[in-house]
Amino acid sequence: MNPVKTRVAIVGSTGYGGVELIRFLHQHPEVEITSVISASSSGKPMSAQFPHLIGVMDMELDGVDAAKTAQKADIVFLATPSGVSSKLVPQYLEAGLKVIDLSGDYRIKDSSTYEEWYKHDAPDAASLEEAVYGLCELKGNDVQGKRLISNPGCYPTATLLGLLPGVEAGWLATDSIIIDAKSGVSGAGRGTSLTSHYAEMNENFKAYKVNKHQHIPEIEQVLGAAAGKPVTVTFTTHLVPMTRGIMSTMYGSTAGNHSEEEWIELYREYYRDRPFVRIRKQGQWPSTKEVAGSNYCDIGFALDARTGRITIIAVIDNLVKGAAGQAIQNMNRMMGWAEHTGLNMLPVYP
Ligand SMILES: NC(=O)C1=CN([C@@H]2O[C@H](COP(=O)(O)OP(=O)(O)OC[C@H]3O[C@@H](n4cnc5c(N)ncnc54)[C@H](OP(=O)(O)O)[C@@H]3O)[C@@H](O)[C@H]2O)C=CC1
Ligand SMILES: CC(=O)N[C@@H](CCC(=O)OP(=O)(O)O)C(=O)O
Repeated sequence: MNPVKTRVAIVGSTGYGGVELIRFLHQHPEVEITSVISASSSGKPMSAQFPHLIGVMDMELDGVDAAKTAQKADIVFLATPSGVSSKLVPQYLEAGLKVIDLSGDYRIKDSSTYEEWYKHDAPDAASLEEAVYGLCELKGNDVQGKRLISNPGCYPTATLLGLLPGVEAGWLATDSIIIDAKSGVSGAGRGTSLTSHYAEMNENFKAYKVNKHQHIPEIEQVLGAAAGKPVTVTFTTHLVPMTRGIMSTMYGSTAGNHSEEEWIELYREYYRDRPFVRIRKQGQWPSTKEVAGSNYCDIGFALDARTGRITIIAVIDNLVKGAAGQAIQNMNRMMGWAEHTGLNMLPVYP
């Protein structure tokens, strides 16, 4: 272990992504949290808003000031909304910090596509070009030594981990992929809205942003690069009355005549030596509780010989592998530390 710890700061530490970063970074052997930052509550102790942190994280919230943060920290995580991150990133880079951004701002490489789906201005061209898309298990993804990492979206993480090996191998036809994705309510953040209102959400199950979700271009961008040609997908998101978890159920026509055992072997090989992707045995499909609180993505399969289609089911915890956990995995890889450092938390079960 490094006797001198790397200093980290978190902007948006009062949100769900930020407070999940604190849960993991607090026990990470290589780092020390030196600043928790809030635009709306600076000067107040962190534990005033989060009683579960009393005695653990009583430090006062700092304001948003890149020059001051640079005196206290080496790396800054931005757990801020899209549109906010793109304003902050250039300031933190300019101040000399390494930046890991959890928002969608730097994921889409084409600015006009970003503006079409996110409905606000794209980030400045220089930082957009510098940003590396941090889906950790993507082949050839090298973030070591980089200054700016764009952490993937929660739905794209589960979906891409479920589709990439099949698409890259050419075993999955890319013209008819359907993704049916479900998320727990923490995916919408800590802010209150009618959508997350208890009476609207409890004992309810609803689709939203059908064909309009901002994660569609992110998924298509990565799949298109893997396939070597443009890929379009049908993507439907649903809100489930649970706190954490994403299940992405994907359907595609198969190309070639591979058995279910061969599909499982293809995925095992693709993710060999990757600590956080677990491929289920034949006939075993993962559930969200089996990864809750952990950085795992679990994937199961069902091949239907009758229809020639495969069903691929991937689950993650949206706040961990879908946000804070993957951001820390990216920090580990950026810094040249073992990628599982500080992330060996078991799922919370039951
Ligand atoms: N929740 C999830 O499962 C996932 C979230 N993400 C992304 O991570 C980011 C954070 O999400 P999440 O934690 O859920 O959202 P929350 O709404 O829970 O938190 C967002 C935080 O951003 C801070 N913030 C808002 N405006 C500003 C501003 N102008 N300057 C500085 N800080 C600001 C707020 O803190 P304060 O008012 O104290 O400054 C707030 O605590 C988002 O971009 C989201 O899309 C990505 C993957 C999964
Ligand atoms: C349940 C829920 O509302 N989820 C959010 C996920 C948002 C998110 O994580 O946003 P980015 O990944 O784009 O930053 C949504 O569907 O918009």
